[in-house]
Amino acid sequence: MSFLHVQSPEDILNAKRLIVPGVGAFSAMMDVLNNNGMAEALSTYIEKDHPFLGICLGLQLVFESSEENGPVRGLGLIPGVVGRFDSSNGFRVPHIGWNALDIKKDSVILDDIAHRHVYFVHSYRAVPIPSLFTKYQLYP
Ligand SMILES: NC(=O)CC[C@H](N)C(=O)O
Repeated sequence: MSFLHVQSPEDILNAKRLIVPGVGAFSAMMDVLNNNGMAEALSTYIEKDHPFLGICLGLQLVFESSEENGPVRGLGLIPGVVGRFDSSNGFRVPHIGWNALDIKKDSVILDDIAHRHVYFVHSYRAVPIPSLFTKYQLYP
């Protein structure tokens, strides 16, 4: 399997599968994606039901908005917002380090990591409104 680092909206539209990784700030990411036409290309690509794997910030972007330096509008493909973790309960924010997953729904992409810990670096998380979406699946 060969991988291409996308450079243009056309690369996104021509992709057979797309992985959008994380790390970064939501508003800076959306500025770049809106200015270079990639936001529109991503929406078109995802709405055609092409395979899409968003990791952290790469997943956050499909929601309506993020509270990070905002509110800032996302692609709005999945109802819900990206909100900051509540630190008042004693949890440290940002959440940095290895932690277990609480898998709500089995998926082949999680088969190899289901019982291992994975590494997190984030202060925000997507809060979907499940009753309002049926089309896309979120994991875990
Ligand atoms: N790892 C990331 O992609 C972090 C995204 C975002 N800045 C957050 O803190 O949630």
